[in-house]
Amino acid sequence: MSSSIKYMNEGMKTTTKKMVKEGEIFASCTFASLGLDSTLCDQLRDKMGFEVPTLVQAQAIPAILSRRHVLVNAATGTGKTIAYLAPIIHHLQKSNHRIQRADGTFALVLVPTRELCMQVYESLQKLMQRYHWIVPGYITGGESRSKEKARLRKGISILVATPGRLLDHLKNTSSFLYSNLHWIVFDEADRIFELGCGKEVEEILDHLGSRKNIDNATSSFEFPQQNLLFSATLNEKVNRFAKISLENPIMIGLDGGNNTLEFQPSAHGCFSGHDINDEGQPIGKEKSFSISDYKIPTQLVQRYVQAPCGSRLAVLFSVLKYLFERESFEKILVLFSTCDAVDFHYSLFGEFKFSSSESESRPEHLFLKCKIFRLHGSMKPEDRRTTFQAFKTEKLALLLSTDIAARGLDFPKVRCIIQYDPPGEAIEYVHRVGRTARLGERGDSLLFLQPTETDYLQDLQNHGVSLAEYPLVKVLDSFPVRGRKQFVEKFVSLESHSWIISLQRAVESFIAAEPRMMKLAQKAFCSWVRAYTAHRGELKRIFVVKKLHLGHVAKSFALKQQPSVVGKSFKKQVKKRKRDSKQAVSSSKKRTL
Ligand SMILES: Nc1ncnc2c1ncn2[C@@H]1O[C@H](COP(=O)(O)OP(=O)(O)OP(=O)(O)O)[C@@H](O)[C@H]1O
Repeated sequence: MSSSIKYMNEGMKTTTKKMVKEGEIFASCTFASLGLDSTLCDQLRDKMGFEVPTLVQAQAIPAILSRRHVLVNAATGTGKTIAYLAPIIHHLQKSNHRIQRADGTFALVLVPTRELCMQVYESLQKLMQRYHWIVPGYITGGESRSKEKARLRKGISILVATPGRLLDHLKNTSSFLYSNLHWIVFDEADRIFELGCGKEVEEILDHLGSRKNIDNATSSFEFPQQNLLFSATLNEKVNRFAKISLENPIMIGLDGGNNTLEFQPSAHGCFSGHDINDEGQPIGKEKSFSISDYKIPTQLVQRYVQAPCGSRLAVLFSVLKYLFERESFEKILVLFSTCDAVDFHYSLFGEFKFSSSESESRPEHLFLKCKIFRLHGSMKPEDRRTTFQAFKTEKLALLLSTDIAARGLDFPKVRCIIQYDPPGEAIEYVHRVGRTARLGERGDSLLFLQPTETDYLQDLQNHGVSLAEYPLVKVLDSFPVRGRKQFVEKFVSLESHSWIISLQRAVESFIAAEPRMMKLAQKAFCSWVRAYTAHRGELKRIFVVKKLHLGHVAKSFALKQQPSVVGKSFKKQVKKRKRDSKQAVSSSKKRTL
């Protein structure tokens, strides 16, 4: 590693909770030494509390200031947002012709979710307080179109947007002026290029005319438009986009398979990155960049727990109680595969009372005593916004969420991420666990797997990610059970552990006595089974629908019996799958004959 990046070890604000060597996160240079305007540096220090740049900022800021296309691949929570916002603001504030609202939009930041949109917008607001003539704005689809139209008509200099609503305005809002557009940032680039978003992005780019070789002659700036791609994970779609849309780009954090960056000195002394040629290949380096190894914060403690389907719920309950009460974790995020599962667990955790002690025949206290929040895509935008803000500021809280919270969101002090349902794609694992252990802080992650799903660990291992087993028995043994002496039980199996049995019985009785809860549980059960059948590609081999025992799945929603309606639709799906795979085999045989 070159000496151009020296690691920060003094004069920097540290907390005792920082778990990494400081040099792994912060660079030794200052924001000013990267070439940023001094007022902007003051804002970074005074409004955001940032004394020195992170490593990725020290690499990306000069690269963006140098007016080249840039692709950045850096671990979650390393400060990528400021890495692109700061140089854009720098350019805009020092433009010869002082920009005005009537000039329309100069920079566009595309993000995959509303929450991330608001988060980036908030950072922008803080950074731009001293530049009143540069106007930040957002469009996310959470508000009425007419309000968004009005804001666009007045002019937004830096616009943060989700792809769907942006496309809508590009098609339908004639007053939206973007002929001066100079920067397009793709935050969480791989997510943006996926599935539906990918199609929308293509259309957006067609509207903006931003592909390579498009003439930028009308722009107020004398240098060509810059495309900036950022993510903690990359995929083939980003690779392809990079090839067609990034001219002579600088790539940061792409290292051909091992996770060591090569640093190259620059005029500012803190710059590094690989140049790549038109085929998307690093010049003089590896033939193509590797997207196989995941970048995970080094201080993150990653573990898995093996829980049989029928005991999953009791295990989750127990682990949460243990982490909050015995380990004094302050904030925990639990991720589920469906909105219905979030709703069910939210109601259950918020209402379930239980006591295992002899003295309390009728439990008076909630089993989980922390504040509980939920977040998913079927909630009203207003409720999503309130939850997002509330969980940010709360000290002791549990957030139950779908993958909507998995990408980009920066909740301070989240100590543990529990993936109760494994992620759809292994790549999403990286983003999910990345909601903790941010910027060098401590963090734990716990992945729930059923005994039939443990091949998933190998899948992660193939990307350089290893998980240790969570000491579950120790946790379970720490709870008192009526008629059992503490700590003396000989462990046979999880299902026959007396604490699990008594807790499971209590939850099942609670659900059976509450028709409203029963409905939620049944709904959640149905959605969960549907989501399980929807695993794609390689994951179908690991999450095998046929291996599911529906009676045990029902128990995981505290249902004593499996809802019959699902049985039918589920069986239909299994039959259809069998039919489809038979057809696929016979047609492939035909082709080879
Ligand atoms: N130079 C800095 N000094 C101190 N804190 C910083 C600095 N830069 C960013 N941060 C803080 O670090 C946290 C993580 O930043 P950010 O959300 O930009 O990370 P990220 O790399 O985009 O993460 P993800 O990949 O999850 O989206 C935020 O709370 C941000 O305010």
